[in-house]
Amino acid sequence: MAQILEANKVLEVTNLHKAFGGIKAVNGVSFSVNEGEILGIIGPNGCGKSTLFNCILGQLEPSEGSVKLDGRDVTNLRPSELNRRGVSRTFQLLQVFPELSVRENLILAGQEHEGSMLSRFFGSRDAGLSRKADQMISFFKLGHLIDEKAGGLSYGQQKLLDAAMAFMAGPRLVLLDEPAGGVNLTMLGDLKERLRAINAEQGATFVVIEHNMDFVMSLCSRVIVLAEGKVLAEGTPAQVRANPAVIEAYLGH
Ligand SMILES: Nc1ncnc2c1ncn2[C@@H]1O[C@H](COP(=O)(O)OP(=O)(O)OP(=O)(O)O)[C@@H](O)[C@H]1O
Repeated sequence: MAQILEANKVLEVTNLHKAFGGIKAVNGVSFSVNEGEILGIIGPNGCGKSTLFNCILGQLEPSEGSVKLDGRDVTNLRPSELNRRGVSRTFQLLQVFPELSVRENLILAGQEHEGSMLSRFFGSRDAGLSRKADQMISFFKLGHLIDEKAGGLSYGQQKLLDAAMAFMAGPRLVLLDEPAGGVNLTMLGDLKERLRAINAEQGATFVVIEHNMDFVMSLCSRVIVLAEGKVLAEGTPAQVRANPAVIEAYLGH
């Protein structure tokens, strides 16, 4: 008899709420993300995407609801603690240090992920971070830029570096906040291809907030649409594109 195995849920968000005064930025959002999945979260400006991310990542305290990682409650854990449990993120605004080289940025990101205050005060003992940085440089095809200062790179190259930095700790779950924002078409192709490859090769699970519809629809296997703090629709990119409520609330604009 065929057995139906339930997919392993890496992230489970249940009935999450967050209000700012009278504004219900996130208003009862529930969803889960399966291991190895690339989930997209889209929605019009102000629909609550960033607030949702920040509640999941311990940067904001939800007023109600829970967040589970691998079945364990992690609601309100600090970002550094989530980091230690294999959760990584990128930000809408670049987090690279312009005066440091590509390699130094990656090593520093590795130290941050390890939460090593000692390494900040006394310098890195390395702990394999150089080797890991070189692997990331090779994987993200940044070899020709290894010693360049990050501030001298094109915006798209800095976005690639930013993404590479999020993978320094070999995370289990990565939340990507508008990875395609401001990136030109050629670099977009590179970024998408690298994200797909790292998902396939390392089995990392992704949640992606993105405004670029083509990017999100071609990268993600499943998409959630938020509107006014609530889940309006959920499905494959094709299902979401064809959903009249989505067209009305978002795509039709
Ligand atoms: N710190 C805050 N204080 C007050 N209101 C806030 C705060 N952060 C967000 N909001 C409000 O909450 C709602 C959701 O904002 P949020 O930034 O989460 O939306 P978003 O979908 O990420 O928007 P965008 O696509 O423009 O980045 C908006 O009405 C916003 O003005």
